[in-house]
Amino acid sequence: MPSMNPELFASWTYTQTHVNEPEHVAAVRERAEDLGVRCIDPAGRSMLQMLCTLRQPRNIVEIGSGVGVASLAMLEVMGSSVTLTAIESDLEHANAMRQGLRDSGIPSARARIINERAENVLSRLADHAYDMVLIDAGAEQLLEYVAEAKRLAGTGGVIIVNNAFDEHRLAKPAIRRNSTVMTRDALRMLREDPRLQTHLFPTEQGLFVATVLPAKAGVKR
Ligand SMILES: C[S@@+](CC[C@H](N)C(=O)[O-])C[C@H]1O[C@@H](n2cnc3c(N)ncnc32)[C@H](O)[C@@H]1O
Repeated sequence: MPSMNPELFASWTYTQTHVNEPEHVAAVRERAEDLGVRCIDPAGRSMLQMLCTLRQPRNIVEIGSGVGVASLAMLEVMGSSVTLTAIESDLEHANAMRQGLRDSGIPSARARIINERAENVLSRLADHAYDMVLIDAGAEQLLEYVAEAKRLAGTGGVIIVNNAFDEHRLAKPAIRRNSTVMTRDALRMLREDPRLQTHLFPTEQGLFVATVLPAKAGVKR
C-alpha cells in the first residue's frame, strides 16, 4: 500500500482542485452554506456526472438531497427522460432545492422531492426499479439505506455512498465512534457482496461506488 508521500499528496490535491465547476453551482453551494448543509465536493460532483454519462440512468433515487448540488449535477447531464426521486427530511433544505431547480430551468416533473425521513419512504419504492441510488444522508441509518439501495437497484444499477471517508475518520482503525463503525460496516456490506463490483474513489469526502453485476457474470474478480 503506498504511503502518503508529499508527491502523492500534491497529485491528490491537484485532482481535487483541477475540477472546474460552472458558475451557477457556486450560488447553490452558497445557499447550502447559509443553511449549514454539507454538499458533495467538486471532485465527487464531477465523478457523479461522469457516472451518469456512462450509465445513462432513467430513474435515480437520492437519499438526503440537501439543497440539491448533487441532484442538479445529475439532472444537468441527463436528457429529459431521467426522473429523480429526491428524499430530504428537512423542509428548508427541500425548499432551497426546489428554488435551485427553478433557477436552473429544470422542469419540476423531472424531480420528485419527498420531504420525509428516508426510513419512512424507501420501503414504498419498487424493487429493482432504479438505475442509480445516491446515499448522502449521514451515517446514522446507513446500513438500512445500503440494504434498501441493494433492493432498489436493478442489474447494471449503480449504488453510490458519498462521505465514505466519514470526515476522514474511516482509515483510522482506533476510531470507534458510531458514524465511523456504521460507515465501515455499510461499505463492507457492499464490498463483500459477490453480486456487486465496488470501488472507493478518493474524492475529498470519499465516493464509494458499487455496480450490480449481471446474474450470469458469476463471482466478481
Ligand atoms: C450531506 S447533506 C446532502 C447533500 C447533497 N447530497 C448534496 O450533495 O447536495 C445531508 C442531507 O440529508 C438530510 N437528511 C438527514 N437525515 C435524513 C433522513 N433520515 N432522511 C432524509 N434526509 C435526511 C439532511 O437534512 C441533509 O440535507
